[in-house]
Amino acid sequence: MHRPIVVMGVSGAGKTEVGAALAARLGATFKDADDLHPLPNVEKMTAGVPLTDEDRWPWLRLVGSELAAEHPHGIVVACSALKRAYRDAIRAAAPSTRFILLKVDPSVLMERLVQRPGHFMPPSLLTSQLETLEALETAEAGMTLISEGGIEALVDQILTKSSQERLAVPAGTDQNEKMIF
Ligand SMILES: Nc1ncnc2c1ncn2[C@@H]1O[C@H](COP(=O)(O)OP(=O)(O)O)[C@@H](O)[C@H]1O
Ligand SMILES: O=C(O)[C@H](O)[C@@H](O)[C@H](O)[C@H](O)COP(=O)(O)O
Repeated sequence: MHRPIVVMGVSGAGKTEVGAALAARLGATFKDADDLHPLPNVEKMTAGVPLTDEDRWPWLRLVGSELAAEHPHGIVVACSALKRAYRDAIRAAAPSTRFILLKVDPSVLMERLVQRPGHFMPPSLLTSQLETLEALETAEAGMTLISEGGIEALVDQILTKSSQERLAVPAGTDQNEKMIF
C-alpha cells in the first residue's frame, strides 16, 4: 500500500480529476476535500469571498483525519493545501502524506474555471488563490508537475516519477523518507 497522497493546487488546477484518475490507477480510495468543507465555507466561496486561515483550520483537521484513517487500499485526497502551514497541519495528523502540486498557467486556469459548469467556486476567486499559494519546499516530500495536456498523461507522469524515486533510493535507508509513495 502506498503512503497517503494529497493532490493540491489552486482552483482549476486539476486536483479533482487528476486525483480521481490517480486513485483509480492505484486502486485507492478517492476523496475530494471540497466535500469536507463546512457549509459556511461553501457559502462564503459561493459569494466570492476568499476563505481565511480561521475558516480553513477546522476543514484541514477533517482532511488530516481522513488521511490518517485506515484505508486498506490507500487514499488520494484532492485538497488545495495552499500554504505550507496547512500542509504542516495535515502532516501533523498523517505524517507520511505525500503532496503532488499541480501547476497551471493562470490564463489557462481562468479559461477552465469560466467553462466549468455547476461548481460553487467563482472564477473571481482565482487571484486570491494564486496569491495564497505557497509552492512545495525542498524539505516537503512530494512532486510538482505542470497540469496541462490531459489527465491520464499526467497520471502516467506521476507514476513514472514515483517509481524512478523508488529505484533511486536504496531500501532501508533514511533516504526512504524522500520517496514519493
Ligand atoms: N492535466 C490536465 N490537462 C487538461 N485539462 C485538465 C487537466 N487537469 C484538469 N483539467 C481540466 O480543468 C478543469 C478543472 O479541473 P478540476 O479537476 O475540477 O480542478 P480542481 O479540482 O483543481 O478545481 C476540468 O475541466 C478538467 O477537465
Ligand atoms: O482553501 C480554499 O480556498 C478552498 O479549498 C479552495 O482552494 C478550493 O479550491 C475550493 O474548495 C474550490 O474547489 P476547487 O478547488 O475544486 O475549484
